[in-house]
Amino acid sequence: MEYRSGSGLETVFADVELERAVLAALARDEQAFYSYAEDYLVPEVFHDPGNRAKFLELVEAYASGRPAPEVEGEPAPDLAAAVGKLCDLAQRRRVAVILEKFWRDLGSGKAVQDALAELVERAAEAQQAVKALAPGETRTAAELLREAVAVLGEQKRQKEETGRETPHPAFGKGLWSLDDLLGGMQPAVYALGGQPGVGKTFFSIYCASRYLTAAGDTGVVWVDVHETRPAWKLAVYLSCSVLGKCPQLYERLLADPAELLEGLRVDRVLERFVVLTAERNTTLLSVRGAVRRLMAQQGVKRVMVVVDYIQKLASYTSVATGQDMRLRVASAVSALTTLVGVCQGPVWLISGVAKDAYRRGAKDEASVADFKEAGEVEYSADVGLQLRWADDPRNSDVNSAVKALKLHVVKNRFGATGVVNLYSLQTECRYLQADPGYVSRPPELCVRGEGEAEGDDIPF
Ligand SMILES: Nc1ncnc2c1ncn2[C@@H]1O[C@H](COP(=O)(O)OP(=O)(O)OP(=O)(O)O)[C@@H](O)[C@H]1O
Repeated sequence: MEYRSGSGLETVFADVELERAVLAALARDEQAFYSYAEDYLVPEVFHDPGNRAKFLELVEAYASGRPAPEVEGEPAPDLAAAVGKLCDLAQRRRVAVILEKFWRDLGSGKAVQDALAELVERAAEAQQAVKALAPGETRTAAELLREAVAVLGEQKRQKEETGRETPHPAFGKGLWSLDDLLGGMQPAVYALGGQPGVGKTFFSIYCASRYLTAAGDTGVVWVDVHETRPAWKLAVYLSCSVLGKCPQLYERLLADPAELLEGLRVDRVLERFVVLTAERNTTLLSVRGAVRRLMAQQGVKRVMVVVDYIQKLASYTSVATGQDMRLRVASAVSALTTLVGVCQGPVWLISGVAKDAYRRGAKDEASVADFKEAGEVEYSADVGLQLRWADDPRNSDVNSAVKALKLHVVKNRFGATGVVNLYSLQTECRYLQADPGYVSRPPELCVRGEGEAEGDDIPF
């Protein structure tokens, strides 16, 4: 992105003479040109337009085998140091321009939150740009190994300090096999598929509530694409999941909704969960912006992004990908994949499955190929999960609060695949791996048998 500056603050961070001296050195020594220009000198490093044009002339001349153009002046005696200094100045200019814009936004009366959110967004872009301007962007395996040891050492320290089995927020004691198989909810792309009504949304809400309660530095951005469900229902489900209450009691007006406010007192959990209601013009940038705002406003360090659900979001995406749904899903998934680096947490994509997958019935194996329109889901996801109904009499019992499911881990870049038994306990809005036995729905929600209903005619 090109930034324009009003006051010229960025010119403080320029050294036109040094630029000239570097150009003079490059014009006299073709070898030096290839050592520096090819790897890390980009036109942006030269602030002066004349110098920038001269640099481009040099590039063209050397590329076409013509003699280098004349550059007047003394060549820089220590070319490596001079190139390093120019790269450093270019980085400073980039940052100065962003701060200048922030100043102007504050002065022009723009809302502080908006100005701050934009600053955070631009600063992150600048971080990328600054990296690209850094000399020596390629890194050796030795450097990478040192980085790996530092990152893993920090994770080990966290693990020992918290006494937990994984440095990432865990699915928890009730879902221990998922932690064993997946190593907690790590920064990665997860795809969760299943037939309509099997509980994809509720299971995701439960995992999001685990993510929020497992650590204090976590947040959730829920990208909601449901056109009929009001966003506040998600807050009801989340609150019920945190408190272990039955959401249907509140939805059916059979319990006092004010009780749900108790959820607000649980460690600010509900403050760290934001809902982005997707509209036709919602793009990846909107999602990224929501992640960065949540990080800036609530001071959270890692964010789980949930997309409910990917095929619908893809149907909203730009017409540039045409009408082909597979292409749209592919482009939405690959864009969302890049979010992992920004949110430092799981990107959790709820996905429909091909009809054939659930026509096959409970006893059949689930497969990674079951995701609907899913070439890209299959390849891009680090973890593929399929939620299927189990063969259990409680599933057809309308008064049972327990539904038996099987969660098939059909793809796993972090370890083995397998099947985990899962019991949805609707009285507590929770999911468990251990069978809770028979639990009846609350009496107010039970479906009455024939003859039990009284007073069919309601007098008005
Ligand atoms: N753990 C739970 N606690 C309470 N209710 C639950 C739970 N799991 C499922 N339900 C109930 O089952 C219904 C279907 O679940 P959910 O909406 O999560 O399914 P889904 O797979 O996301 O469906 P769709 O694909 O149609 O969106 C919910 O409306 C809710 O009433």
